Amino acid sequence: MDTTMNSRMEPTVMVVFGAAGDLTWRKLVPALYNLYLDGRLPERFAIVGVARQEMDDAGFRRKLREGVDLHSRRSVTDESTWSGFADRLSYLAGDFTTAETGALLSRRLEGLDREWNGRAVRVFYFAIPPGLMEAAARQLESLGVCRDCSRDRLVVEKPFGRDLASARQLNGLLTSLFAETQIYRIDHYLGKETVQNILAFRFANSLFEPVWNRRYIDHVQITVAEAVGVGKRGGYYDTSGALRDMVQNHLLQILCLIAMEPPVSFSADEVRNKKVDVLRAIRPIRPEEVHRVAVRGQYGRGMVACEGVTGYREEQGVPPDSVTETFAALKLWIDNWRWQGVPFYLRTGKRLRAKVSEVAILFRPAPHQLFPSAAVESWQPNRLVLRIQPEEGIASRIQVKQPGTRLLLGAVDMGFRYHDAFHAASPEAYETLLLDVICGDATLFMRADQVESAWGVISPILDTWESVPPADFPNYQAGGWGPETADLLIAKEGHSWVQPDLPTEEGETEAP
Ligand SMILES: NC(=O)C1=CN([C@@H]2O[C@H](COP(=O)(O)OP(=O)(O)OC[C@H]3O[C@@H](n4cnc5c(N)ncnc54)[C@H](OP(=O)(O)O)[C@@H]3O)[C@@H](O)[C@H]2O)C=CC1
Ligand SMILES: O=C1O[C@H](COP(=O)(O)O)[C@@H](O)[C@H](O)[C@H]1O
Repeated sequence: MDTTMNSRMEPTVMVVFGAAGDLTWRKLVPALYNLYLDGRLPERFAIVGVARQEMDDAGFRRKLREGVDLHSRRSVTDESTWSGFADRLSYLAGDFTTAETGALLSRRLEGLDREWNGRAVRVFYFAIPPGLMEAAARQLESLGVCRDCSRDRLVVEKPFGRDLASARQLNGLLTSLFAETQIYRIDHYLGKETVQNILAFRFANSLFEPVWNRRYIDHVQITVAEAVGVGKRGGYYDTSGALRDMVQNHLLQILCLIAMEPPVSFSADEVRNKKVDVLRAIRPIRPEEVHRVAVRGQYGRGMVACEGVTGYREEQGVPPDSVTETFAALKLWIDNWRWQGVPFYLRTGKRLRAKVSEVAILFRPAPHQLFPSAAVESWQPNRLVLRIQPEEGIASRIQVKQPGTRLLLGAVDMGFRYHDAFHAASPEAYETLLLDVICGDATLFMRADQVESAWGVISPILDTWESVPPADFPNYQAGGWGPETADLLIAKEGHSWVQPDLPTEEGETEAP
């Protein structure tokens, strides 16, 4: 632990709109606390929380301390360290859309500048319900507190719009009020260590890049499975569904990292340009094709981790006849030189067998089979699995000769786990991303055109699903791998899902 604050970093104030909410409590403040423990925050750093709930500074600190105790990867071990952090937290009770709260906030920011003898970097974090983003942006602009393009930033949480039209409208408003370089659209998957490692894996090793194309890769599978249900977020989730909540952002971003061309450098715009190229190359889905390339599901009751759980329609805030999908699987084609003819399968869902996110790259067979057919009875394709969470790591499956006097091939795995290789805990995604905002690095954030292109990919599916309600919901049992139709989707090309290896209690992996 190194709580020496960084004296070379610019003085910074982070204003959190929506500071009494779940995100601030569960993710943002625990992440900032961990940055503090690592000595990664500026020496002069303050957090100003804004929300309508009546609370004083002490109440705000108590609430956030509880959040840190419950959700931080490192707990509070000594009170003086916590106080050193908590002294930087203050609260402003009020509706941020009113002139009164705006004036109080402006005064507080000016006060900090005076105290610190200079204009601080200002980060405005919109941790507010999606419907309030536009009002918050207008208010921020009218206060005139976010006009220095090089020092003032705003962070916009997901969901960024609810379809292409609303995302365009929000982008239009934000870019009319602020410079694009000030806007940080967050997708927390991009802050995950192992998601970032996809780029390191692909572009820092000469071993894999030569085979990373249609000549050697047969197909790609991206799985982001969750064991949890919608919990207390049923009200929000029911207006969203798996396609908007997970595919439009997290899964398509992972796909971009797997499929993008090498950027010239690791600068924000170089990386983002290459990712946008991928989204633009995804073959548009015609409405009449939707049923062939996309599958939806909703969980019914079942067992997860040996416990009985309710179905989606019984969750808090969910209507009993809801037709919102909690599972989505897609088949996408990327129409470019590298990926022509290689299907990309994506699937995500709640209340699946386990929480696990991974990318499986399945390779084509060797061009000439020289072994007798008896030797290759149990042949399996070469594959590479990039495990994002949990037990982050990489495993490749290769064929070897089985020991013995007969020539018989068998598949074995070679791999590494982050934990075994580095013996260090990874930072949470929000730690990485908040530090990047403080430092003004937008590489891991979404640009306007990325967000819109991603909405463009899923729009035909959203439209078709909305116009034709499903007749068979709920169509998968909690605790499985989703509806049978997801297996059929991929079986049409002669493929089957690679079911992730699951950790057992002893830390060994269990066959799926
Ligand atoms: N929670 C999560 O895990 C995740 C959340 N997000 C996104 O983050 C954002 C926030 O989510 P979450 O924290 O869960 O939402 P909550 O509903 O828990 O919190 C919203 C906050 O906004 C405040 N607020 C609402 N209206 C105003 C207003 N006019 N003036 C001042 N404050 C206001 C509320 O406090 P009060 O009523 O006291 O004003 C509350 O503190 C959403 O966009 C969500 O989609 C994204 C990913 C994950
Ligand atoms: O953005 C979201 O992500 C979480 C899953 O994130 P993870 O880091 O736990 O994998 C998901 O539960 C939530 O519905 C969604 O809004």
